Amino acid sequence: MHVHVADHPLISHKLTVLRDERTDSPTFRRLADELVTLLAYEATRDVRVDPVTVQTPVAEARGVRLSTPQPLVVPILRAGLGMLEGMQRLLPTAEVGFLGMVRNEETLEATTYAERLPDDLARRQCYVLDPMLATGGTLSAAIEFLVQRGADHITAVTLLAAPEGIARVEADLADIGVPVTLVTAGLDERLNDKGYIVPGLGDAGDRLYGVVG
Ligand SMILES: O=P(O)(O)OC[C@H]1O[C@H](OP(=O)(O)OP(=O)(O)O)[C@H](O)[C@@H]1O
Ligand SMILES: O=c1cc[nH]c(=O)[nH]1
Ligand SMILES: [Mg+2]
Repeated sequence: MHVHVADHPLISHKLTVLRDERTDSPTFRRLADELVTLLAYEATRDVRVDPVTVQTPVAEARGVRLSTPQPLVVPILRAGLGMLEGMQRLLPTAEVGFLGMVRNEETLEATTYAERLPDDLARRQCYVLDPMLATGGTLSAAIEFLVQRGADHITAVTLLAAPEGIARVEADLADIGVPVTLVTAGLDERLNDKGYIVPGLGDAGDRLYGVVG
């Protein structure tokens, strides 16, 4: 997996405010949205385009346009939903599919509780959105699912990642056979004994949408 850690003072600034436990939910949602738009610029560096020619008022100009089929953006519910609008701002014509996944906080195993994706993802570039890559169980399972459906190019966009999670995804996907890139705003130190990213930002879903039982 190719890992790109964003290195930009605006991203670092916004990430620092996001981490702060005093940051309230509306501000957290706005910052997550802004961060994703900044990350989307890097994440779409490999987006597929076709050559086209347009007529300007002066002459013909050669350019490009997004290839068909359009990329598929896949937010992983719940927390990934907080990244969707930020991504759509740069990729407004992308289709959107949904994966609902939750991590058991005792076993740290991820399960899928909802799926709304095209049946056939052949030749599709997929952008997976999830703010947190912790143990990596969720992201691994999501990518395996998309590749089984035919996706041939995967970019995961996260706000934070832990080294243990990156290592797990790399091991799980060693034979996946499609290019996988991770673009993240921050690479943190480690996981704690509850599987939370340290220093992290806490529970991203709860900070975006509130605590559910
Ligand atoms: O790398 P992992 O160890 O699998 O953990 C990361 C996952 O945990 C969080 O989701 P959570 O299960 O809390 O669901 P939520 O988005 O509904 O809050 C987060 O948004 C990731 O999906
Ligand atoms: O630190 C973490 C780990 C998993 N999920 C979160 O929301 N935060
Ligand atoms: Mg959560």
